[in-house]
Amino acid sequence: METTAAAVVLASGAGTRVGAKLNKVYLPLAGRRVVAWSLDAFERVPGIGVLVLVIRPQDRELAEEVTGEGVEIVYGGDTRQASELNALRHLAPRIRGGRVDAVLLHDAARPLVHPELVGAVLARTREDGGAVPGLAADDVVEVEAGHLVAQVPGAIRVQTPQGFRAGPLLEAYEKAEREGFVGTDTSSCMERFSSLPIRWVPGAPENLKITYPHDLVVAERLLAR
Ligand SMILES: C[C@](O)(CO)[C@H](O)COP(=O)(O)O
Repeated sequence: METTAAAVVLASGAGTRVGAKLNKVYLPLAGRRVVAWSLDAFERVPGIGVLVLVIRPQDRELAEEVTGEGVEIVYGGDTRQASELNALRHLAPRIRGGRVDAVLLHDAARPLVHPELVGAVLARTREDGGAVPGLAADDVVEVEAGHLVAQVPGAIRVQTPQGFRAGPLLEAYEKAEREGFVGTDTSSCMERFSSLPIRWVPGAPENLKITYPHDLVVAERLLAR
């Protein structure tokens, strides 16, 4: 039996801050749709044998336009946490059967992720249990009642893909659902519901998340290089 890693690309948010009528992950970017760039990065990592795209039902046609044969489509839920859980339940038979040993969860809206970063997160996940890419944020300062009070040493700006050993990840998400927890990202749930160590992997400055219109302009320029 061959064991592989799975990647889950999250595309089920509304993405309203970008101000487009279309879900931002299907907007055109340097000749393709945003999400196509993210999927392509994972397809180029040999250790990733399963690729899941989490979508909104109303985006099905668009999703099918950007996915090839190998991409498995799953419907998301009302929150990021619920969408992640749907994807993990979809993978559950393969996780419990030992065919999927690690899962990497990624924002579809981070189209500039590089296969090398995916590979680094996967390697660290397999070695330590959990891995999150991030950029050192040495300009972060705590503010209280409008006053700067202290620098925040050691802070990082968290990115995706975030990787975890598959069994503990599924277990943590099932537990979180029973307790009604809704996290902001995968690591926030794992910090609370799992004892896996979560290691920092240096992220990439260009691995930006498309949130506002200007992010599209920057991403287009970077991809054109
Ligand atoms: C996980 C994340 O990319 C970390 O920067 C970010 O929190 C995702 O935010 P979203 O609003 O769920 O897209």
